[in-house]
Amino acid sequence: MSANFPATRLRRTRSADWSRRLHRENTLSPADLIWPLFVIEGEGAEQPVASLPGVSRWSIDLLLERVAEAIALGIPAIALFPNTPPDRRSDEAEEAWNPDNLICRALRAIRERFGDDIGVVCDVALDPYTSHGHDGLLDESGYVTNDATLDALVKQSLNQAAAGADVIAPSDMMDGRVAAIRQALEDAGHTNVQIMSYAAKYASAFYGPFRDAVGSGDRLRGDKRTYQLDPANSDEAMREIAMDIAEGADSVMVKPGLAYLDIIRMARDRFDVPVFAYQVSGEYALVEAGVAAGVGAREPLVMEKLMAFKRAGCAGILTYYAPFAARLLNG
Ligand SMILES: NCc1[nH]cc(CCC(=O)O)c1CC(=O)O
Ligand SMILES: [Mg+2]
Repeated sequence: MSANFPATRLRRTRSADWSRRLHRENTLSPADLIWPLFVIEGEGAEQPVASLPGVSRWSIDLLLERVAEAIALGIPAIALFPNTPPDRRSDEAEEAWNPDNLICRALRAIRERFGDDIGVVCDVALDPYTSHGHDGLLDESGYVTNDATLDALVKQSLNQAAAGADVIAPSDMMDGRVAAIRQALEDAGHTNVQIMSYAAKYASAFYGPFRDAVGSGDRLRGDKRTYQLDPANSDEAMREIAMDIAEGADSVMVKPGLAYLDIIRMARDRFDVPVFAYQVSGEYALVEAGVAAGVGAREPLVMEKLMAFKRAGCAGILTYYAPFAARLLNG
């Protein structure tokens, strides 16, 4: 028995709801959430993603309704991902810098209707545009080349910034891309376009449903282990984050989320930079599978996980549960 007992009873402050609220160390609000949304060609089109129950791809006109919903719920930002038509995918990913690609048209439509009432985060990586499903360009041996890919990522970033992206989010894990993109944005006068770097992005088994959603899964040759982090490593993740901060990242991301809470906490303890987590598609799908299997109710399962990200030190969370959670938080 502790020498302080019974003077110290930790259950005392837990004994009533008012007191639990008063002593709560972390809070969750709609302003902590970023909602990832998938865009498709067409009009009036909603395509459910089979491996992500409850998540759909939307044509731009219906995407605008989701954006209106996000604004009404107090969600500050969305993240856009395209499902590029197959005939627009190529080995060199040229569609990524086409000023009329799906993402650019979506950006202009959002800007036109909503001004800056919402932040738009745009992923930078080539996988929605390559015929081979990799985030970068391949050399003759099939290796994802770093430096040639940087040029492509810069073109993609400038294209999105010109169409109205607020935040460029490089998710490709090439070395040196934050510096290259920052320099190009400055040179082009996009001084207030932020970079949210997927700094610690792991070669994870939890991305499967996302690859279905953007249509890169069936195309993917091999895996992404020559550029994404080894799940066994944490010191290396700190080097990645330090490098991206030095190169000009405004904020950094850890991805996936729940299995990497230690990485979030390490990053918060070491660096004075906003850290975001991506609760990825596989994490979402596993909760849905659990709910369907009777493991528990969706609401407490989801809210406990989201709070865990705040407790670990996150400034915010990218999650497919953003509208669900915001609705609950708004009461
Ligand atoms: N660069 C692509 C990208 N951007 C976000 C995700 C995953 C998001 C999710 O699983 O929800 C991926 C997948 C990948 O790297 O293969
Ligand atoms: Mg890096």
